[in-house]
Amino acid sequence: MELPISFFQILDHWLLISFTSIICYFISSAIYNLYFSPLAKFPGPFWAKISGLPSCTFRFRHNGVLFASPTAYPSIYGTRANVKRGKFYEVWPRNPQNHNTLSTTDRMVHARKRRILNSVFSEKAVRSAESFIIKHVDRWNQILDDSGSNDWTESKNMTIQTESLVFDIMGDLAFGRSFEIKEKAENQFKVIPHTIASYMQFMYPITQSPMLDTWVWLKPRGLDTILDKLSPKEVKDYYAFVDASVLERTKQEEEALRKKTEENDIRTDMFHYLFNAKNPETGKPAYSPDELNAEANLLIIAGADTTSIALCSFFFYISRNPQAYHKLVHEIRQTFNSADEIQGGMKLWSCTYMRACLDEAMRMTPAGPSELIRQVLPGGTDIDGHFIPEGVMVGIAHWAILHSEDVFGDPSVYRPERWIVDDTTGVTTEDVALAQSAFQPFSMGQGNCVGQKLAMLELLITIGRTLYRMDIRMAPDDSLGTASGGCGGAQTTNQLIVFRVFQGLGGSGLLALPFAIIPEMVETRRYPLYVSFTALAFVLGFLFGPLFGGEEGHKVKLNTSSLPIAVMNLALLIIFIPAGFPNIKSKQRTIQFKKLKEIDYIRSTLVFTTSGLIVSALQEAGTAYAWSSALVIALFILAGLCIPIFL
Ligand code: HEM
Repeated sequence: MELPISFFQILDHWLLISFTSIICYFISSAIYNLYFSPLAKFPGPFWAKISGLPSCTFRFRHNGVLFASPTAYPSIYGTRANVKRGKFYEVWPRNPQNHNTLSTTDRMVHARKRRILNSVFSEKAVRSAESFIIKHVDRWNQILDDSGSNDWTESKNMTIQTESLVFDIMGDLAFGRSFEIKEKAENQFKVIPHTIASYMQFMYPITQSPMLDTWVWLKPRGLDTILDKLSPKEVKDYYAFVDASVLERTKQEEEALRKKTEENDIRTDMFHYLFNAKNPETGKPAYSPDELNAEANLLIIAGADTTSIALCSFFFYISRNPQAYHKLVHEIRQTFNSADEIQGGMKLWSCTYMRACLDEAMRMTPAGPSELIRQVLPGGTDIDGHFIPEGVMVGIAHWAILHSEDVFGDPSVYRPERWIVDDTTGVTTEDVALAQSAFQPFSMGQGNCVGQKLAMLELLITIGRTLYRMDIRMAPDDSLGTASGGCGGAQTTNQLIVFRVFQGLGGSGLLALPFAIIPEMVETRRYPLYVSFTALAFVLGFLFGPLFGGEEGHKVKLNTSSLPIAVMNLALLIIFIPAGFPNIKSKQRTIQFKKLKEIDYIRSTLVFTTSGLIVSALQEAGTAYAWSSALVIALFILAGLCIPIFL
């Protein structure tokens, strides 16, 4: 008698079909992406081509191409480009009510919102913002120069200094209240710039992963609520601060309208212009309370991090290039008679070398180094002679183009002179035109930076006033050690890479050396004891090193403090090295070649590969890439596949 098919047989059957279908799907889509996709002709790494994993070459995912030529700019970002913003932009808003001009992907809706925002950033508004900027820069200068004498102050961490200045300015302009982060006193907002940066770091890999569409779909369906609940306390405090400030400023503006207060007696910050913006079609207020909140928030996100990166990178490069530094200081101190005279106007714009130094810093370390992704619309588009069909993601690889040898010749060198036509330096009009065509820090077309005039004003006033009032220099304790010092003092990316290689060699040598030395130093019977002590030293080092290093990194430069420890170690070694070193005789060192045959090479390779994959996944997850990112998941899957083969 035939037995009825059991539940488990059916389950087996379906599992087999599902599993085979999934495998077939992945293999066929990989073959399609590799050989039949319209993008098949573009070069790019194998995994990027078939899977959508990110990389920096041209075909950076299965449906995306990046360009690194100046001529591609207008076709991608120009006013007439047949593209719209990609899904990338929809990931960022906190909730559906918090959509702003930047996160709007629909072209028509964006154009409408953008017209309003243009009116908010009028000449008059930018002029009004100047007094707020000056107030904060002057106070910042007082805080920086805290030595109380003509001596050099202690070293300052300019990343923290510049971001605190810019956040305070933006808070004052966008919400009517400065965060007061730059002040020495503790306050709960000091962590906000880092929290925003960590949020970006967490979200960015998601925007690059194949789960982007699902993420955007889930956002209004509960994901936003979950993320809101999971937000750290600092983020919640920040939102509460923003909401309260917007509410208070709204009340002040409503009161001023009711009382018909004169414009001279009103606080004319950016919020004032946002609040009073009118919809050109209806003549009514342009923003609802939610939209007002979202747009004010956008100014912080778009205006703070970007400007502080530009400022910080300026101080970094100028302090490492004495020639450029002296030329710049000479220009500033010759053009103005006092620091107070430094404000927006012809005199400030006439400082061509200052502008060149800033542009060069923004080129070397762009605030937005990655692509600003656009999605090709129906009908496709032509970029650099390539037809790109509808739906494909395109963008400029900004860091790559700003470091292109074809355009800049010596892209890793900080050379402000490249931006100024001059017979003595040999820089021609064509050189400058070519460099400028590749340098679009504020992007171009309809979606370019609406705050660029404000940003330039803020940057030039800060640089001008600061360098008029004080001298700056690279922290003197910045380049101790050999390879580490080389890294600290590297003037170009290539130098940095070379010194990093030596640093890495030194580091790995340090790990291997004790185990190689022990057999030389002690008798065989004492190996276990000495190996255990050495291993214990490593364990303690790995455990406490990051704790002390992390704490110390807030206060002092790491490589300063490592020198005394190195000197102490050397002294201990000289004193305690045993007299009979090395302990073993040379005849004992012969290699037994027959032993080599006993090694299981395949399994050894698999062990290295699997542990390499797992370690890479654990290192990248939660830092450069999210746990849920395609890269991390793929590394775990590959490691998982290696284990059965090993067994
Ligand atoms: C050095 C400083 C700055 C740089 C390099 C910069 C760069 C940019 C870039 C490249 C974009 C286009 C983004 C995209 O298409 O995804 C952008 C957009 C934007 N920026 Fe800036 N920005 C800076 C400062 C500012 C400041 C100070 C503000 C305002 C106070 C601001 C407000 C905005 C806004 C509102 C947008 C969105 C425009 C739109 O969607 O139409 N930015 N910025």
